[in-house]
Amino acid sequence: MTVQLNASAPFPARVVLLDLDGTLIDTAPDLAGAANHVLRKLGREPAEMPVIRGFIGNGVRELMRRALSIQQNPSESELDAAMVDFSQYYGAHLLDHSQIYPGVRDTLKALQAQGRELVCITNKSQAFTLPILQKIDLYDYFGLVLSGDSLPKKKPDPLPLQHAAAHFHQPVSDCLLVGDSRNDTQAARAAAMPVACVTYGYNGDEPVQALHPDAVLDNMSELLDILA
Ligand SMILES: O=C(O)COP(=O)(O)O
Ligand SMILES: [Mg+2]
Repeated sequence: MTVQLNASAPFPARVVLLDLDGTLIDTAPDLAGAANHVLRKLGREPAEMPVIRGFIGNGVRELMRRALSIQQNPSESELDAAMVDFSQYYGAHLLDHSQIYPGVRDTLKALQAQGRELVCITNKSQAFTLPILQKIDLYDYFGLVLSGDSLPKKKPDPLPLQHAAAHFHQPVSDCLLVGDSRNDTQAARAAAMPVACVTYGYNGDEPVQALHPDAVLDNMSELLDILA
């Protein structure tokens, strides 16, 4: 259990922003299930789980585009058609095999008890984000949920982070983003918001240490050790 700090802790973090896929919930198995459903329907070979996991982070449309591109780059109309099938299947199988990561629920509970505001900030579409958070019983912890299509721009743009800080009338320096990938650290740096990365999520083959976050967490519960 290591917590490596690149910046001065503890963080005030009146508002804690948490990424969803790869940070709160291991959603890769069901995202892969939906992408492979589409590939099979098109008569193609399904992709291996680690391959699909590497496609997560820029929204479900980019995931499907990358999965189709294994064989051939799809046209936008081919991708539109694939997304109809993807959305139908994924919407019916959101949590068949996805699991909340260890330490997440208890940590959210503790953060809430400390009076901090919690925001879920994801590039996932709202149509999937809200039912997932509700079904897994995490929705009520969040005072604000920002999905990939909630605002005109998504991560790595700083807009959702700035929006969340403004929503709770806090300076970005009194917020902390917890994420798992380059989109999270890039958005945080662009917003001048401190950022912690979990080591267990979806950052391709690159260790999150290479992203130079302000803290590195092996388990979400370690977050409690670095907050003022
Ligand atoms: O790519 C996605 O759909 C979502 O990814 P995120 O929750 O890690 O932002
Ligand atoms: Mg993520």
